[in-house]
Amino acid sequence: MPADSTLAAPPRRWQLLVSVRNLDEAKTAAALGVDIIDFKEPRRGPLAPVDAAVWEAAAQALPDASLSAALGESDSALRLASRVPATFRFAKVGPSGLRAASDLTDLWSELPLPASVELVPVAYADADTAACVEVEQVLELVIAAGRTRMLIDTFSKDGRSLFDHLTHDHLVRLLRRANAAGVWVALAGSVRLDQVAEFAEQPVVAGCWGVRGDVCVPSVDRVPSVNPAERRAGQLDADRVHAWMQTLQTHGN
Ligand SMILES: O=C[C@H](O)COP(=O)(O)O
Repeated sequence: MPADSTLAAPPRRWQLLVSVRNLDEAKTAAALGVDIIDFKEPRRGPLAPVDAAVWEAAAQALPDASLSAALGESDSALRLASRVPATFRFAKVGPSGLRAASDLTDLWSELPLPASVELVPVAYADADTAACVEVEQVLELVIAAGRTRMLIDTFSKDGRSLFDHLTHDHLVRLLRRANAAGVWVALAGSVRLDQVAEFAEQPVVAGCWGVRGDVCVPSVDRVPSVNPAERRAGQLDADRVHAWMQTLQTHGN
């Protein structure tokens, strides 16, 4: 249970979560003022964890940053949760393979996270592919459990984005329900900056946007790709992060 529910109060602007693979990328994100720096290894899956040694190094090097750890799905999350440094603010866990609501809520309550680290349950917009509970139901379970945060992502990183799985109307309904219940929702899933700007016209507030692919450049062929799902295994690009921050400042008020 979150110790401080005031943390979930609606922010004045949309926050930005950037997923990073290593300490160098984390330092770049911190220097740019990214709100939440999330460690994950995009080459191993949608929410795959980095080595615990990277968490430790980040906790030492970036004591003032809001740090987050992707724990993967149920198996890896149960194995790794106790190793998340107590100074991390968040840990994300995926629901894949869990079709029963009780299996998902059991997972959340069984994770041996340090008491100071807030769990951010993940819902997959492509729940069928992930063989798991649908987004609406995850939100209702979050509310019923008295939790105050969740992240909506995509399980498949195949070129399709969040918006290929959920319409604007669908997302607006979800966010209204979340806002009314005091739940902070982060939206992610191969999202591009132009899609964020377009969604910003909707009369609803998301707590945060989460991104990896669209703030990266390919590390091998150096040929720019418009597909964030292909770029997510590349390197973090400071100019792309800066562009996201500027857009969120413009649209998030
Ligand atoms: O938590 C958010 C994810 O890291 C987003 O990653 P993505 O933009 O590559 O789908």
